[in-house]
Amino acid sequence: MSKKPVRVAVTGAAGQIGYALLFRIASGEMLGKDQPVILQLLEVPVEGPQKALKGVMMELEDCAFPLLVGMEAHGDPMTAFKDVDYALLVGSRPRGPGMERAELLAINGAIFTAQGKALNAVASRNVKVLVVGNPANTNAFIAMKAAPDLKPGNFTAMLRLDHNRALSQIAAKTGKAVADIENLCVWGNHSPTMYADYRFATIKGESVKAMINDQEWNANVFLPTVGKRGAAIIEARGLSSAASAANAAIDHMRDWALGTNGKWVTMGIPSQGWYGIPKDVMFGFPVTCENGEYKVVEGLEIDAFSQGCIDKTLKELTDEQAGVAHLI
Ligand SMILES: NC(=O)C1=CN([C@@H]2O[C@H](COP(=O)(O)OP(=O)(O)OC[C@H]3O[C@@H](n4cnc5c(N)ncnc54)[C@H](O)[C@@H]3O)[C@@H](O)[C@H]2O)C=CC1
Ligand SMILES: O=C([O-])CC(=O)C(=O)O
Repeated sequence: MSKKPVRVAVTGAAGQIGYALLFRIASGEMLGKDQPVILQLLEVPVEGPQKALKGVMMELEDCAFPLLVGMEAHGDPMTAFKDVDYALLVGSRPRGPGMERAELLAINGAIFTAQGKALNAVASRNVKVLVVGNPANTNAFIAMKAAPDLKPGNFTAMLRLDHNRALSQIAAKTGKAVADIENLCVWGNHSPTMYADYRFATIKGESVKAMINDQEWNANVFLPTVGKRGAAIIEARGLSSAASAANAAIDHMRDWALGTNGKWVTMGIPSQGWYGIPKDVMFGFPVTCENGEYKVVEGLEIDAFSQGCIDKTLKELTDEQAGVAHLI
């Protein structure tokens, strides 16, 4: 018997990430090749973006995806989020050359108050929310706080792009396959302060740290490369990363919904005090997923270098949080 369709909201659906994301959701790459989906697409209620959204929907139609059993265009989150099981909050301004992500807070923060309230009012009580729009952690924090009737743990921020970037850098450094790298994680904020941590990583059972054995490379090459990759892409493309961001969103939601088989991934989630991170701070942690739930990998040793990195990214996040206190 075929599965009951699930409702998936995507905001910013006519934007560049939206264009790289929707076709993959509709083809079953996010929720499985046996899971029918209804897309509930939100764009600003302005003629240009709404017209562009119609064009994207025409293309989705033209793909004749068997799993795409419904599709709606919206200009209001109160209708877009009605009964949704999954919400991918992408819609917001991207940064341009020379901007820091934190500069987006003033522009984008308010979007997430309104969308958190709408999710609170009309979404499924089990909705799984992924915030992609930057600054993703703090926007997810704002949305979570605006939705007091939903479980805080169902609001997440995207750190998966940083995680995937770190995997590729390690594969290149060691000359090994991405697929063989286990137990990597990224702590903290989706920003240059994030701390990609390969101390526990293994490749076919061998320690990656021992294989690389180069703390100078870790501190001065690896971490800045991963942390500043977004800016490097903006510099090269003139536009912020889109296909890789959409790919990371698919990975994040797929793993949350369908499980990781014990494999570690990184998710930005509201802390429950793990590793000394204050409650509710939306922080990147190593997790495994099973039965639609994530579970933090606990008990990892934090050495002095790692603690310094974690403290720095935490400080940035608590400063950002303080900066949006008026929106909470
Ligand atoms: N967390 C992450 O790893 C990453 C996050 N991003 C962020 O994702 C966001 C979107 O990036 P792009 O798709 O490249 O931008 P874009 O400008 O191409 O598209 C954004 C779309 O969102 C729409 N939008 C704006 N406000 C909205 C609202 N209140 N409701 C619904 N739609 C709204 C715009 O009309 C536009 O069509 C940016 O904030 C960007 O910085 C980008 C890459 C990675
Ligand atoms: O850097 C940006 O503004 C876009 C982004 O979040 C990324 O590529 O990591």
